[in-house]
This record gives sequence, structure tokens and C-alpha cells, in this order.
Amino acid sequence: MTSKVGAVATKTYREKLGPEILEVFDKSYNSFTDVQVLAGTHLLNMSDVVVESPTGSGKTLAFVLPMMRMIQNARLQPNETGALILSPSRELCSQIVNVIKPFADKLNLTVETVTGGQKVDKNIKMFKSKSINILVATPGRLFQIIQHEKTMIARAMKGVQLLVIDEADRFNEIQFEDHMREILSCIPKQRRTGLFSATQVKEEDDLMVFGLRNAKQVKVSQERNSAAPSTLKNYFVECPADEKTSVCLEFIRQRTDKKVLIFFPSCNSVRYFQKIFERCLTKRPLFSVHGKCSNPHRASQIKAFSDSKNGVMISTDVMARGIDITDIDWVIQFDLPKHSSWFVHRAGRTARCGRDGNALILIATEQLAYVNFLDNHEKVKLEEVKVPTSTSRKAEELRQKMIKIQCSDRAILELGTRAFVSHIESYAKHDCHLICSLDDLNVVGLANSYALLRLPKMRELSSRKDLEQFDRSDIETSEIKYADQKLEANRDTFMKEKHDKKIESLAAKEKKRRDKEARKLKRAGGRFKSRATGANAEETRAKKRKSEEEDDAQNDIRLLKKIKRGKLSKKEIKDVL
Ligand SMILES: Nc1ncnc2c1ncn2[C@@H]1O[C@H](COP(=O)(O)OP(=O)(O)OP(=O)(O)O)[C@@H](O)[C@H]1O
Repeated sequence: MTSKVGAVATKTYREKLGPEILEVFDKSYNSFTDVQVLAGTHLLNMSDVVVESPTGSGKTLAFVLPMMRMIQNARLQPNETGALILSPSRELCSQIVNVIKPFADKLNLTVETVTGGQKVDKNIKMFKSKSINILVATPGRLFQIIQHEKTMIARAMKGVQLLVIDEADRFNEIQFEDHMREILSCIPKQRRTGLFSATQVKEEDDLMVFGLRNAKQVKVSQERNSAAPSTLKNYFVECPADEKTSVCLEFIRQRTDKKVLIFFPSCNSVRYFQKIFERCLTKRPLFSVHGKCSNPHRASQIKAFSDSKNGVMISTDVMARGIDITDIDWVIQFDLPKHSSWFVHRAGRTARCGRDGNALILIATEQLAYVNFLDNHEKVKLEEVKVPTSTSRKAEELRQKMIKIQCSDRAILELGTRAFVSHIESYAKHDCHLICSLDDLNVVGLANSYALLRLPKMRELSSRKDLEQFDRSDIETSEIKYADQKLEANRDTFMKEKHDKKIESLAAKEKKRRDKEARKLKRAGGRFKSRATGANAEETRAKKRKSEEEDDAQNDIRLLKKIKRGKLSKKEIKDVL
């Protein structure tokens, strides 16, 4: 990576770090990256920092190195915690611990981690029995421990010199704000704070929650201010929705010697396509991870993929951020990410620290506006590629093969339907729905990409008029058996229980609707004493609702035109989404 930071700044920074830390650093690296010098210098000058630097640019060491120096200078008591690092996933926490370990061993410091997937009481026991000089945690788990032992945690954290929030913009999602507030109440206010990410939040009030004080902004940018490294080539392939799976498989088949990471939108999609790919990509090492896998399984799959030469990993966004596997050749995105800022994080799993890398997103014809959106708002230019060997005939052959696989095991049939449902649910919530709305999505085509035998009834699709184009299979699905004999033997009981539960929930819903109706009528009866009946009032309300809906529709059309012309800022888009 070509450095833009001057030799004097680098030399001064090296001197500030001191001999012990440099001895460990020099064993593995020749020089600092820009973000390491810039962020490290500010932190050692006792400033808070908000750091934005491309994926794979060395942000982990950018906070680990100054952190070690700050703890060394603080002359902690043996059992005092000098630094707290918060990271969004258990994989990232263990990855950060691995970077810290050589430095901690050199300075005789202890580093521990608390994350989901471990037992809470074991975590609490560890706090009571061990000295923890550096704590790396997921906010959710640390929040849980504080709820049990707030006084103990606050006492243990009273020596904290530095709070690091890794992948900081991830924590501006609602579910983290309460956790952050509670955690910050347990650590000293006079500490330093560092926020690190390839895509930082822009709005001031989003930063307030982290308790920053006169933070220095460190922005290491590539050309066009992009969060993507300059060695990363970004591509898209336009394909009809019903050929997505075929194009994805063909693309991988053409790169037999490459290591490929594919992102799918949900756990069920990962589980379903793992079943399909292991029967279509024979002789290729295949791995999969998602949020519902156990800790050991996730860790072993990531390790095996990392050690493989030409492995294929199928994953949800659990691997989208921070995971550092240095020799991934291709990252493929099966569909749009839920948050547009995640595009660069997913693609940034390749092209790490100056290496070359390639990323591809499968774009259905009706999603082409997304290419311009990325160019205008994420400063990422996509180049179009074709996959000539994938044809509609091959896509149909694959669909028939996938139907056969589902007919061989009811569990796969049910998994495929759940995978499709979760794909639609995820798509309905992505943050660019004004540009790529669910209403425009070719749902029938996508259902064929999943090789569905039946199109499931979904609230999200209830207003669609085009679903009758779906070619419902003649196969009698009730005759498809589970491959697992025990499951098959209990199927009737299981189906009856499922049926009874369904009846129960429908009855409960109906009762709730009736009670609500009764309350509304009672209120309506009380409110309109005059001759006008509830019906007139309901009619007025309906008219008002209709005109509001028409105004909204006009607004949306005006907005859409502005966005397609690239005339709307990302903040304005966010405001309207
Ligand atoms: N000074 C350096 N010289 C060479 N390689 C480095 C240096 N610092 C870090 N690396 C390597 O670069 C890779 C990426 O580092 P790191 O994971 O910290 O990047 P990052 O900016 O945090 O990426 P992301 O945004 O994806 O989390 C790692 O393999 C790391 O070992």
C-alpha cells in the first residue's frame, strides 16, 4: 500500500510507541499503514478519534498499538482493566484478541473476551476470579453481565484509559443504543474514546451516544473518497431473477482454483443453498456459517475455509464486517445487502491490505438503478461482466435438479420455502426500497431461482397481482417424505400439532379482531351523538385516508425521479426511507 503519511510523522510515532511494542510489531510487519500512524498519533496525544479508513487497511492495529502504550504508561494495578474494546460479533472479538495476544504477552498483560455463545455465569465467574487488563466484548453480552453485576463491573473498569468501538456505525442501529448507554455508565468519563469503521456515521447526534470529547476526524480515503480499497475491482452481472442461482453456480464453476465467499440474505437461505450447492458443486470444498450456528461450528468453518485453497463459503452478514481472511479471490453478493453501507464491508472481505481482490453482485434487471445509487452514494463504481455459459436452458435444467433434491427430502423442501420467505422479508426491509422496491421485484422469477414447488402465502406479497404467473408444480408435495425416518414416522403427529397450532393462532387473531371492532364501534357510538351515523364519519375518514395516500404516492414519484437523477443526498434519502 502506498503511504501518504510523511516519514517524520512515522518516525515520531515509532518513538512514542516505545521499544517493547516495536519489537513485537517489527517481527510481523515492515511498516505502518496510514491509518495506524494517523489514528495512533492522535490517541497518544490524548485525543478522541473518529476513524474512517477503507476495508482491510489495518484499523485493528491502528487501535491496538496506541492502546498497549497507553496501558503501559498508566502503570495499572495487576487486576485493573486498562482498555475496553467493543466489537459487533464474537468472530471479530476473537480475531482482535489474536492480534492483541503477542503484544499483551510481551507486556505481561492479560486479555479476555466476553461474547454471545458463552455462558453468562461463566463470564461473571471470570470477572471475579481473573485479572483482566484488556477486555474485548460484544455489547449485548457485556450489557447482560452489567445487568447482573453492575457494581462489580464498574469497580473493575475504573482504570479504563481507552474505549474502542470497532465497526462503530454498526452500533447506531436501535438495539445497541440502550446497551451502549449502560456500558458507558460503568467506565470513567476521563478516558479516551476511538471509533473505527470503513463507513462512519455522518450525523453528529449519532456520535453523541459514544461520549466523545472534541474528537479528531481521521479519514484515510482512496480515490473518489470511497470506503473500498483501490486494489478491489467491483463488478455486477445483470441477470433475470429466475436465473440468479444458475448464474451464481456457473460463475463459481468457471473459477475452480479460486477461493470464493458468497453472501445470502438469511440463515435459511444459507442452509438451503448449502444443501443445493453440495450436490451441484461436487469436488469443491464447501463451507457455511450463519448467526444460528454454534460458536465452535462457526469458528471451525471459518478456519477450514481460511486454510482451503479453492473453498466456497456460503454466509450471511455474520461474515460481512471485519473478518480478516487474506486470500479470498472473489466475494459474490446474491442480492442487495439490507443496508447499502454494508456493500463495501461485504466486498471488503477481499483485497485486504494492498492485495488484489474482486467482488461481484448479482443484479436482476429490475434492480439496475442500484448500480447508479452505489456510484452516487457509496462512491463505488461497478463494471458490468457477462456469464456467457449461463443460459436460460441451463437455469431450467438446474431448477429441475433442485426440485429433485427437494423431492428426496421433505426437510429440504420445507427449508427452501422458509429460505424464500426470509429472502422476501429481508428484501422488504432493505434501505433502498425507494429505488429497488419489493413491488418491482420479479417475485415469480426469484421463486424459480429457489425452485419452489409452491408459492407461499405472505403478507408482503398480498397486494401482488402477478403471482398467478407462477408455474405451480404438479408434484403432490404432501407425498414427499423426510429422509430422516424418525421425522417421517412422527410427521402425522407433527403435522397435526402444526395444524392445531395454526387453528389456535387464527382463532386468537379472529378474537382479537372482533374485540378491537367492538371497542371501535363502542367508541364510535359514544362519539357521534348527532344525526350523523358512524358510517358518515367512517366515510369522511376513508376519504381523508384516500387523499393522504394519493399525496404520498405523488411525493414518492417526485422523490424517485430526484433519486434516479442522483439529485438526492444520502442523508435526504435516509430521511425519507
Ligand atoms: N502495517 C501493516 N503492514 C502489513 N499488513 C498489515 C499491517 N497492518 C495490518 N495488516 C494486515 O492487513 C489485514 C487487514 O487488517 P485489519 O483486519 O485490521 O483491517 P481493517 O481495516 O480492520 O479491515 P475491515 O474494515 O475489513 O475490518 C490483516 O491481515 C493485517 O494482518
